[in-house]
Amino acid sequence: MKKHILVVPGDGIGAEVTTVGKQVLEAIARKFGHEFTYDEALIGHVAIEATGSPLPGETLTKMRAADAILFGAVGHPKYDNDPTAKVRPEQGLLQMRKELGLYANLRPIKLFDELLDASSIKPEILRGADILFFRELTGDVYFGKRERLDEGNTAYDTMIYSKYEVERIVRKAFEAARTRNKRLCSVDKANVLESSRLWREVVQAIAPEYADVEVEHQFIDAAAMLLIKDPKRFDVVVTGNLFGDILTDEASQIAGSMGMLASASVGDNTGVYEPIHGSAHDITGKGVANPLASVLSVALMLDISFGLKAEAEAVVGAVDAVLKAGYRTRDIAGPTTQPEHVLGTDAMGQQILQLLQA
Ligand SMILES: NC(=O)C1=CN([C@@H]2O[C@H](COP(=O)(O)OP(=O)(O)OC[C@H]3O[C@@H](n4cnc5c(N)ncnc54)[C@H](O)[C@@H]3O)[C@@H](O)[C@H]2O)C=CC1
Ligand SMILES: CC(C)CC(=O)C(=O)O
Ligand SMILES: [Mg+2]
Repeated sequence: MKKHILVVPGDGIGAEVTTVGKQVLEAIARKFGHEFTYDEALIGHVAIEATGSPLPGETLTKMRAADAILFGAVGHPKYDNDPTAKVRPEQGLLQMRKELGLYANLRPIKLFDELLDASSIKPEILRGADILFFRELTGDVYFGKRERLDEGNTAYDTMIYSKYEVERIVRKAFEAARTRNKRLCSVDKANVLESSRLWREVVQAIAPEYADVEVEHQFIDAAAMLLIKDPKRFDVVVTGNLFGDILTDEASQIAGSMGMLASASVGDNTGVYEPIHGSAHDITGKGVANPLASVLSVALMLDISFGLKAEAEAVVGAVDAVLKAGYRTRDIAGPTTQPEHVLGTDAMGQQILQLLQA
């Protein structure tokens, strides 16, 4: 199969982890006889430095021409610590999602059994946890009107959803629930927010079309608690942009680390495959970032954008085998990990590549 892949490393550890992700794509192409071509483009802080824009026109053009995009992360402390900055790396990410129509962000939360000791949650609560989040990605408070008033002393952001935006993500979640355990949990704050009341109304209106799927509604505050108390009660979860952003960072503790969670951002056209984590300034350049979220994002790309199931399984199998062999990056090392098995980013990548080359 011939495919053209755009690699967009972005900022911080984005470059470190997408380097490994691209090596995995190259190994899969060799192993299975595919012809993958690659290009690279700028986004975020590095793009602002080079062009003045967090999403240069050239990057967008290359994104539209690609069959799939491997994305790293954006963000830089310079902007995090300057609330008055007018141009910000994160604007590039949000604009990319809007421009490419990436309204559905799929975030699988799957615990590899070998990582039971990497989490501070009790193993009996964690074992068998397997959740698929559908986070809406092009609406909500991230895209609503925001403004400063009162000479800068008052500020507001608008949480806004239209019916069609809720319908399309909710339908995707119902379809996925049908292929899994036929359970869907919709998360909102309908006891307070009007946009959440619309959300719940839409879920209730669509539910009869999927009578084989059991639907429950949870408020965001209770859902955040239940996720840690009893993660196995969830199967497919659908929620808005802000609630999904926060709940899935929380859910990373079910999988062991932010460095383990991959995602697929899909919509009408191309797909963007990205770890859920950010640019992680605290560990940038130290060579310790966990590349497995990027590697597992490659597996999602192979499966969802290219329909290459066996290739995707080979990647997930390699991750599983490396963990079974006891290798860990620092963030997922547990009390039983042997010190010589704690690897840096590149060394962990090499372990995966060796298995894919075998
Ligand atoms: N998709 C994106 O590009 C995102 C960008 N950001 C941006 O990233 C910057 C840093 O934000 P934070 O709140 O610190 O979130 P973060 O996700 O970058 O890091 C949170 C914590 O998780 C750890 N971590 C993250 N990825 C890891 C990995 N692969 N291996 C090992 N440890 C890992 C970090 O070291 C840090 O302690 C900010 O500028 C923020 O705006 C934040 C989230 C997502
Ligand atoms: C800039 C943010 C919206 C990025 C983020 O936290 C995410 O997509 O998970
Ligand atoms: Mg986030």
